Amino acid sequence: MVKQTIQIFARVKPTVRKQQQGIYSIDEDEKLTPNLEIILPRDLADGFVNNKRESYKFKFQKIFDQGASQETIFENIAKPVAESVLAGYNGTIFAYGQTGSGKTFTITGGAERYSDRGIIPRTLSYIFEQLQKDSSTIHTTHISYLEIYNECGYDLLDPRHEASSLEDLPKVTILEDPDQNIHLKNLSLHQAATEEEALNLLFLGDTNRMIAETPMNQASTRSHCIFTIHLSSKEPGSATVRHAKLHLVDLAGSERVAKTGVGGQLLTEAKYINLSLHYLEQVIIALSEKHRAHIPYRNSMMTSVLRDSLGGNCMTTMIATLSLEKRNIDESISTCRFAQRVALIKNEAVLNEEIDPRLMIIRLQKEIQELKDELAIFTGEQRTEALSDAELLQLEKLITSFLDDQDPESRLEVGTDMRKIHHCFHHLKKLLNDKKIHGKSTVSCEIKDQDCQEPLKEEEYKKLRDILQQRDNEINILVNMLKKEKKKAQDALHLSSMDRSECRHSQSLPFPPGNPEGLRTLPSSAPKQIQDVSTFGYRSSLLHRKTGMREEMSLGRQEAFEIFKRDHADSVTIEDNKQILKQRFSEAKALGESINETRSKIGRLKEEITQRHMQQVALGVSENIAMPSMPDLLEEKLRSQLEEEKKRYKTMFTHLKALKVEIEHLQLLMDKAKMKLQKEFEAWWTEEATSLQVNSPAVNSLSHVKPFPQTPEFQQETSQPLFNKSNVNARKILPSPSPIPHSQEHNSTSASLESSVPERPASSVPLTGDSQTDSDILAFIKARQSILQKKWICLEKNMPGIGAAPSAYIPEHTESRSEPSLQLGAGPSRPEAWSRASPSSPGQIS
Ligand SMILES: Nc1ncnc2c1ncn2[C@@H]1O[C@H](COP(=O)(O)OP(=O)(O)OP(=O)(O)O)[C@@H](O)[C@H]1O
Repeated sequence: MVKQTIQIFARVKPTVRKQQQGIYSIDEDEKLTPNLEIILPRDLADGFVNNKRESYKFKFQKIFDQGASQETIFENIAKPVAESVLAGYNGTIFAYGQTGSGKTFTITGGAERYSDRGIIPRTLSYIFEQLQKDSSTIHTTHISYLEIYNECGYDLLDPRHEASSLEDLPKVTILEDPDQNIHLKNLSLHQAATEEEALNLLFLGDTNRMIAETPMNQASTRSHCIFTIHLSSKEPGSATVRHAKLHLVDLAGSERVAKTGVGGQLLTEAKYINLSLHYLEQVIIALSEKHRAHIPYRNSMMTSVLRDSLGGNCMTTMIATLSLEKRNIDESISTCRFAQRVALIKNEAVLNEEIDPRLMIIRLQKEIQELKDELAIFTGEQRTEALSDAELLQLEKLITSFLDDQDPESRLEVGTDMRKIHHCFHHLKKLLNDKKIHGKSTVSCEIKDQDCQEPLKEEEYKKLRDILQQRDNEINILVNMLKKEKKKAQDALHLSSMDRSECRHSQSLPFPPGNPEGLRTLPSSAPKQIQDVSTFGYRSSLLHRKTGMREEMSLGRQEAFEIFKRDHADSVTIEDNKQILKQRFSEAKALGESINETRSKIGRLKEEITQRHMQQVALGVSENIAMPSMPDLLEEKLRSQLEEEKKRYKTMFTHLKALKVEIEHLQLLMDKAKMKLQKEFEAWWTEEATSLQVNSPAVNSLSHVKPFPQTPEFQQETSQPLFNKSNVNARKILPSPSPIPHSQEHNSTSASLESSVPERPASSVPLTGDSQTDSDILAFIKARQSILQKKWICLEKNMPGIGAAPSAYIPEHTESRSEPSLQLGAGPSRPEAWSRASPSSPGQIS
C-alpha cells in the first residue's frame, strides 16, 4: 500500500499583455516547497477580494511558469503517475481552473503544433512504449471517454451513433453494487492494442465532443471530461491479474456564476457545473477534515465517478491552471485556495490484484489431484481403476521426450500416482527389450568385423572425428542457407502482398481537395509501420460523417468553401501543419529508402560471411585441414561491418517510428481543424440559405449576404487583413461557381452589350427551398453577374464614354421593383470591384 497526499501543481498560462507582469511571483527555493505569491494590484486591493491584504501565498509541489513546455509538464507531472499505473496502481490527473486558463491545453493539448500535444497523447505514447519493452507480462489496454454535462454522463466513444448533439450520444448512468463499488452503465470500453488505436479513440471522442457542441452550449467549457486508460497485466501461466486505471480529467471552468453573469439555459448549466464543482469542493473539505465519517460522494455524478481518486485507492495529482491577469485575480486566488485544500487529502493506493477464476479452478483441480495421489502413497490405498487411453498416450509422450533429452539432469515427472509410475517402468522395459533384439541383429556383424581387426589408433580416431566434425559443419551451413532461401522467398511474397495492399489503399483513398500530391501516400519503400493507411480512410470517412460534409459539393458551394477556408484564421495553422507534414513525409520517405538500403546491405554482408565460411569449410575438406576455431580476419571485418549496419538500421528504425507518431498526430490535428472549418462553413451556409428564404420576397440582391465569420484575432488584425477594407464587399460576393453557359456569352461591343445586359435583373426565379439547389442557382447568378461586371469594366476602360452602368446594378432601381418573387441577378449595392477597377470614372458608375 502506498499512502500519499494528493500532489498539487500550478501552471501559469502565458499572458498576452506585458503589463500583466508583476501580478505574481514564484519563489522556488530548492530546499523549501515552491511558493506562488499573487500580488493584488492597488486598485483591486480594496475591491471584492480582501481589502486588508496585499498579497496571497500558496504552496505547490512545483509551479510551472508561463514558459513551461508540454514536454516539461508531462515529464514532471504525468510520467510519475503513468509509472505507478504501469506498476498496478490507480492514477488520476485532473486539471482545475477557470475557463480559458489552459485545462484542455494541458490535458489534451493544443490543436496547432505537434509539440503542443498534451498529457493524454504523451501518456499513451509512454505507456505503449513501456508495455512493448516488457515482454515478460501479458497486457491489455482499454480506453473509455466520458463527458458529464448537466449531471448527465455521455459516452463519447460510441461508434454506433451519429452525434450531432450531446443528447444523441448514449447516456451513461451510475450503478453501485453492495460493496459500494461504482459501475458505469453504457460507458463503452474499447480495446487498444497500439498507441495508434488509442490515439484514434481520443480523436473520435474529441470529435464527438466538438460536433456535439454548439455556440449556444459550449459544452467543452461547461462539461467535465474523463479519459480513462484501463490496464490489465498478467504473468504467463499465473492466475493473478492486475488492473489499474488512469483517469485524465478535464474539469469544467471553475468561475463563479456571479461573475459570469449568465442567465437562462446558461444559468442552468452554470448551476450544474458550479453545483458539481461545489460538491467536489464539499467532498474535498470533508476529506481534509479529520474524523469526518461521511463523505458526500453521491451528491454528484462527477464525485461518484472519481470516488477512488479522492481519498481512496489512487495516486492523484491536481494541476491548478491559472490565467494570471488582473481581471482574473479573484478566480486565480480561489483556484489556489481550492488546491491548498486538495493537498490535505490522503489517498491509499493498493495494488489491484485479482485472481482469474478460470485459471484458479484449473490450478486447484491439479493441486487436489496431486494431493490425492500423495495421500494414496502414504495411506497405502491404491487406485485400481485403469489409466485412460489419453493418460497412457500422454505418459508415452513424456517418456519419449525424456529419452530424447540430452540433458543428463533431466527428470521424468509423472507425479505420485503409482499406476503411472508402474506404467512408465513397463514402457521403458519394453523399449529396452525391443532395442536389444533389434540392435543384436544389426550390430553383430560389425562387431565381428571389428573383433578381427586391431583396435583403432588414437591418431586415426582423432582424424575421423575431425572429418565428422567438418561434415557436421557443412551440413549446418547448408541447412542455414536453405532456411535463408526459404525466408527470402517468404519475404518476397510478403513484400509483393504489401505492395498490392498499398496499391489498393492508394486507389481507394481519394484525397480531399487541398491535400496536395496526396500527402497520405507513402513511398512503397518505406517499411510497413508507416504504410498502414487504413486509419486514414477511417478518419476521412469519420470527417465526412461527423460534419455531415457532402462528399459531392456543388461547384458554387465548393468554391465558396475554398474562399471560406482561405480566409479562415485556422487556415494558417492548417497550411503550416501541411508543410510540416510534407516535410515529415519526405523525411520518412528518405529514411524508408535508407532503411531498405541498409537492409539489403545487411543481407549482402550476411551472404558474404556465409560464403567466406563455406570457402573455409571447402578448403578444410579438400586439404584435409581441420577448421580453424577462430574466424579469419576478413570474416571478422565483415562481421564488424554487419554489426555497424545493424546498429544503423536500429537507429533509423527508431527514428522512423517517432516520425510515424508525429505524422499521425499532425494528421489528427489537421483532420480536427478541417472538421472545425467544415462545421463552421456548413453553419454559415445554412444560415445564409435560411435568411435568403426568410427575406425572399423582398430580397433582390445578395447584398445582405453576411461576410464569412471570422475569428476575433482576424477581426482585430487590421494591419494585414485577408481582404483589405476596400475589398469588404467584394468578399461578400459568392465566387463564380460554374462555367458560363454559351447562351450567356456575348461579344464585347456596345451593341451586343446593350442586348446582353438586361435592363432589369436577369430573371425572377424563385428559390426552390432546397439549400443545395438554391446555392447552385445563386452561385450561377453570381457568376453571370461577375462576368457582366468584368465586361462592363472592360468596356468602361476601353470606351470611357459608353454611359451609365446598367440599371440592373443600381440597388435603388432593383429595390423599386415590387415583384413578389426573388429578383435574382442583382448585385450588391455597388460592387466595390467597380470602384477599384475604374477609379477614374465613379461618376459614370453612379
Ligand atoms: N500553456 C499554454 N501555452 C500556450 N497556449 C495556451 C496555454 N494554455 C492555454 N493556452 C491557449 O489558451 C486558450 C484557452 O485554453 P484552454 O481551452 O485549454 O482553456 P480551458 O481552461 O480548457 O477552457 P475551458 O474551461 O473553456 O475548456 C487556448 O487557445 C489554448 O491554446
